[in-house]
Amino acid sequence: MTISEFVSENAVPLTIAAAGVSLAGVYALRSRDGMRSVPRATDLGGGGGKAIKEGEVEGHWNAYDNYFTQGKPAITLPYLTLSCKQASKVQADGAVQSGDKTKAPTFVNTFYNLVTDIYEWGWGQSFHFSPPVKAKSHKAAEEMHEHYISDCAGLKKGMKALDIGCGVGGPMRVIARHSGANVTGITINDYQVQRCRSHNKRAGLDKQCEVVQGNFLEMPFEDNSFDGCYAVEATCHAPAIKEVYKEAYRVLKPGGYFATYEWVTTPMFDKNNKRHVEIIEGINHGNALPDMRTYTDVEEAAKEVGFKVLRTADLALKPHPGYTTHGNWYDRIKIGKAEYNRNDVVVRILQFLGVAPKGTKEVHRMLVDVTYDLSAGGETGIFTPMHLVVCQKPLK
Ligand SMILES: C=C(CC[C@@H](C)[C@H]1CC[C@H]2C3=CC[C@H]4[C@H](C)[C@@H](O)CC[C@]4(C)[C@H]3CC[C@]12C)C(C)C
Ligand SMILES: C[S@@+](CC[C@H](N)C(=O)[O-])C[C@H]1O[C@@H](n2cnc3c(N)ncnc32)[C@H](O)[C@@H]1O
Repeated sequence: MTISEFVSENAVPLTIAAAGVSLAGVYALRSRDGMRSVPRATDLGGGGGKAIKEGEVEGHWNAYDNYFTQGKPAITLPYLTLSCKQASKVQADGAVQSGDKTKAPTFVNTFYNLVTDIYEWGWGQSFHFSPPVKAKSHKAAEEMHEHYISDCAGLKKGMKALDIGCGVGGPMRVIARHSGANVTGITINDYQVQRCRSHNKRAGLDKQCEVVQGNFLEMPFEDNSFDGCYAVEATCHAPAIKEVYKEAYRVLKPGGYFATYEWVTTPMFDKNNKRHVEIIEGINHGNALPDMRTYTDVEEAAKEVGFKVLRTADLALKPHPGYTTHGNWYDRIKIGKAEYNRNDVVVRILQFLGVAPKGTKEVHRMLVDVTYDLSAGGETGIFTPMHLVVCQKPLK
């Protein structure tokens, strides 16, 4: 029998085998830096050991959780006064003043050490919400939302753009392709820098996109060095919004635009309504927010640092000022409930088998729980993750 006869007689099994091999190849695909394109369920918890050493995930989880639960004796790493790099060398023996907002960037950094892989595994490379668009996939609607902020920041080919709180670079890469601008991202989290660089290289965008590890409250950039700045659901982590807006103003060139999607309470929020307060506190706890500000707080802060506020809009509301949206930003997490509960079983089994480090199931449970607070915040109309503020730095 010739090869061609064998192939033609076994076309179906050979095709299945080829598909299996290629799938396995893709699944196992690691780039030269050893990073997977998508974390596997067996990699979850502390960045697969790259962000937090396996034996210390539980200590970091306790320290994070105790930041919010007042009054409990916090048996935690004293890392809130140390950088996370230093903290990985100390044992869990310190006590931490919970709610100490001056330590926010550190506890936020720990939050992302704990959740970044789970976010990528179960959501994708863009760590934000988007308004759904009729007959468009989540990804397509997400990219329209990212294109929109790029256009609000006036980004064009050849410009230098800053992505404030860039995560693993989901928006950065979409905006670089859409605008043609050269994008620099900054994130407090070292593990996200590694993930972002790996994604940029894999996407062939490592010449157009770069990322630095740093604190957006004291950015390592010269005054007047960017043509445009944007922030996608990131400045909400700042203990004081004015501090990060002051930095955005400083590094932006005169005449440049700063556009940001903010997490805020809306005019529907009533601080005397116990249920409203409960929902917002749950959102803060499950998303590492030192506090939740109002939509007027962010607009006033922008003016106070010197920006001219050109326009603001809650993009969760209809009509959307840029394109026709359909449904609500929280539909995706409502539809995902069954999937997240299945994921929770997987994570519990992996932790029971010792494959996922102790503490991973608690982190994942926190994320399952916070979807209820986020959905409630959206359904009651008291919270929006996409309050758009578009500002300009005056020419002088
Ligand atoms: C802007 C912020 C993050 C916004 C969203 C990207 C994330 C908020 C809640 C996250 C998630 C909740 C449930 C998780 C699920 C249990 C798990 O199995 C898979 C990942 C989740 C879907 C996860 C994904 C990201 C969020 C939607 C904040 C932090 C300022
Ligand atoms: C919800 S993620 C959004 C990431 C990205 N904008 C996106 O949409 O995918 C928030 C980001 O803000 C970053 N961040 C939070 N506090 C920070 C700080 N003080 N300095 C720099 N980055 C910070 C986090 O590390 C994270 O990357």
